[in-house]
Amino acid sequence: MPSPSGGWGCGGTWARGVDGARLFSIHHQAVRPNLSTISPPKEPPMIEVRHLCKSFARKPAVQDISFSIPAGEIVGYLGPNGAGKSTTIKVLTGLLVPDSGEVRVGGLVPWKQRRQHVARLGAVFGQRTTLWWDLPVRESLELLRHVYRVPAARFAENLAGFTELLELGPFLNTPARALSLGQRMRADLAAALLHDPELLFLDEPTVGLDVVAKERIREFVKAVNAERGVTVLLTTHDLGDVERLARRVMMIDTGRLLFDGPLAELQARYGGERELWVEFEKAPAQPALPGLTLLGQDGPRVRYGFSGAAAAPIAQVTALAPVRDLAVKEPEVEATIRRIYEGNLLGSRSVREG
Ligand SMILES: Nc1ncnc2c1ncn2[C@@H]1O[C@H](COP(=O)(O)OP(=O)(O)OP(=O)(O)O)[C@@H](O)[C@H]1O
Repeated sequence: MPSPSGGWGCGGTWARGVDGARLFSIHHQAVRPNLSTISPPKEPPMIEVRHLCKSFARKPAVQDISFSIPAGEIVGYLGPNGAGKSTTIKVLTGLLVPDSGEVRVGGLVPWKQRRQHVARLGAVFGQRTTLWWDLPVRESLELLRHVYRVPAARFAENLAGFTELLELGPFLNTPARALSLGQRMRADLAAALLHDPELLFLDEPTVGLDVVAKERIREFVKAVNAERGVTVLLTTHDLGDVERLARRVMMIDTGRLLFDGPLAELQARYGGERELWVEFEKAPAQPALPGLTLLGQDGPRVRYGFSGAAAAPIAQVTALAPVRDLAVKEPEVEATIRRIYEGNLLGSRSVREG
């Protein structure tokens, strides 16, 4: 039964769910379709979670979480250490049984229809490998082909495609234990996708990699999503991953979903000011300008903070003194997330965007 706020609860305590109000209204919609305007049935979401609760030794790890992810989306799942991300993923993969709530992934209940479910998902955990340590990568992939019963022709096709995209060729005959972290991650990605899963869980897929290796992994994930329509749930502390891959983010803390919406919205709301970096021909004696925050000055170089469009601040600085160069710097996602965590900006309110 819903609480007055539209939420449900965990273990008998009422809590406000992020989707509570929406679910409540869905339950009470009039069921008399107008046949002249009826549209074809919508595809069911790839992931549907309602009022998920899970505790360990009575300590809640996930509290009344609800969200829905359509097929083909890439969603970043963020939160500080111990927030409840892994617990959610473990429920979604069928490794954990929740205390209460409803979960459907591709129409299946993960922990009840585990065999069918596992056949349709892939997972890469940055800290672990699915490859056999002492076997050459190619043999690990062959073994996985048998585990997942991938037809030989499809396996050959996928292996050729991934070898090209991920440049696996130079180390296909190398045992996993002798691979660099970046090579291992690429091999693990291939392993996770050989059986054509519809859904991919990525947990810290670029942890410990250099910028070039990170970029290669991100490009690959983008391609797999765009070309194969694979839905991706990405857990990461690397906000570069999120910026490059996900337009939508869900943010969780102390087991509660605090934000679910476009990354751009999170930035606009909590990202702080944009910056205008100006290099004047000569150091201005009075650099302060109305409506702009003077962030710092180093001789002719002055940094201003501003909100909204850049045109007016640019006009202001160019009217102040001759300008040699200028640049607009957007607030970094990294800084935004830090502000949110440190300042507890989302509080315990649940926020749901578009
Ligand atoms: N098997 C377990 N037994 C007891 N407590 C657990 C267990 N798994 C998780 N927890 C607790 O549940 C809470 C959520 O943990 P979870 O691992 O889901 O967080 P997380 O967001 O994935 O963190 P991290 O970013 O550090 O991986 C934490 O307080 C954690 O200590």
